[in-house]
Amino acid sequence: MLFERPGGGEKAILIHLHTQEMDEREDPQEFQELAHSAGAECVAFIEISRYQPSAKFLIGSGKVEELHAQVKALQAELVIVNHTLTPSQERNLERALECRVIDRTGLILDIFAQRARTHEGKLQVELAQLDHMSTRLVRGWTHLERQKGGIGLRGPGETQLETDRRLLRIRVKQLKQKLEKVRNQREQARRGRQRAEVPLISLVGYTNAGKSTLFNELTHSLVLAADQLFATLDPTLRRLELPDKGRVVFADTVGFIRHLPHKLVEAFRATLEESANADLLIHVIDAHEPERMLQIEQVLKVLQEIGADKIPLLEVYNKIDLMDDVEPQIQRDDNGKPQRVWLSAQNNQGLDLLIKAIDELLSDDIYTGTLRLSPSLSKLRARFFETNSVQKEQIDEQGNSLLTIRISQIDLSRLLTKEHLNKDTFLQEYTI
Ligand SMILES: Nc1nc2c(ncn2[C@@H]2O[C@H](COP(=O)(O)OP(=O)(O)OP(=O)(O)O)[C@@H](O)[C@H]2O)c(=O)[nH]1
Repeated sequence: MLFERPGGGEKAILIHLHTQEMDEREDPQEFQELAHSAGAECVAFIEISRYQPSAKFLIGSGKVEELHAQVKALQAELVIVNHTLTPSQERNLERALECRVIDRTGLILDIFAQRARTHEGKLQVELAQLDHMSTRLVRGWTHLERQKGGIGLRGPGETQLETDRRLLRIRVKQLKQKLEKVRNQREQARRGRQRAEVPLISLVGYTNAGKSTLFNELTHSLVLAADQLFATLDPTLRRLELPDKGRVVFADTVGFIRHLPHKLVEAFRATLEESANADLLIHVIDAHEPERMLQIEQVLKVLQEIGADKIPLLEVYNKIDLMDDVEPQIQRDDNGKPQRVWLSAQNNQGLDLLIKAIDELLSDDIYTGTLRLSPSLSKLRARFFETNSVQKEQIDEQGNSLLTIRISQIDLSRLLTKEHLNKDTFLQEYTI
């Protein structure tokens, strides 16, 4: 889909540095895609090799002079550096090059600012932008350029308050309060969903794997699916009826990316926490991508960090239309459980198989049984009632509650802590 370039395509020179010291963390190819995604018109891509980064400019002063000449010759408005710059490196470069300079964090924040769709996402981005800006306030260009807008200057943070640290602190406080409120509302909505026993299925995956495309196809919703990184920043929820399981909620989440600047991990985390509450994760993988193993690893690492690694997971190998001799199919594990579905979201091939696999996994996942809870476990008893999973209750002569429950395995494991399981005198389990 053609996407209107924000900012009218500022002329940008991209700098990627190779050094002996820094490991080759950032990928030059991905960097160009990110810059393109932000709306930059790349007039030069320069790779510089250096033994170690310079404290003053990151790159050597000789290179800075060459770069200055190029900025003039190409009439570049912006230089984007594919690394994290200290505030003083950024300032020194701006003075020497006589144009704006932003680093990788600034670039990614700009993309986030353009893509945030929900209220919460916008608040998160603004907070991260203000944080990034707070160390970079003393700048000649700030005031003037901000009125024009441009990469690194857009988004909710572009009011006049950047010149005043005191106002900045007040704004940060306000934003944190607003975020808290929005999070509470979301938490309530989540509880409501749990009470109504609607399973949540969360699509996760590396950026550009095709989550939004799959989400659109699955839900016929109008979620943006564009050939750009981060087409989604906020989890977006849609309802869908599955043939067997009935009503479920699908969540599309933000794409993961390698080496996300540290400051942004927090902003990301909140949007991803939704995934930690899912009953099933669909891990969308670009089957045609040579680096897919690295991408899978990265996604699994993030899932572990947000405590979502125990949730049942179904892999979707997407984009099989780009591969030879691969047919839509379900791959199963030794127990016959669906493990991986090969499909093409774009060509709508194999979606029926995915729906079948989801249906199977969700239906398989129900625990039915009777638990005996001693009176000291009244809190746990109340939680079962809250989640609407109690089918019958009897009280025995000792005052224990005999609860017949029907609940998903994942919710059951969430409710039962290690302590409950260890004290088997408090809890006995009878399978019906
Ligand atoms: N050939 C092919 N392209 C696909 C398929 N599914 C998605 N794409 C393309 O892949 C690109 C990325 O798709 P998105 O759905 O935006 O990916 P995403 O995972 O949501 O991306 P982020 O929002 O960055 O996380 C788009 O250009 C899609 O058209 C597919 O099955 N086959």
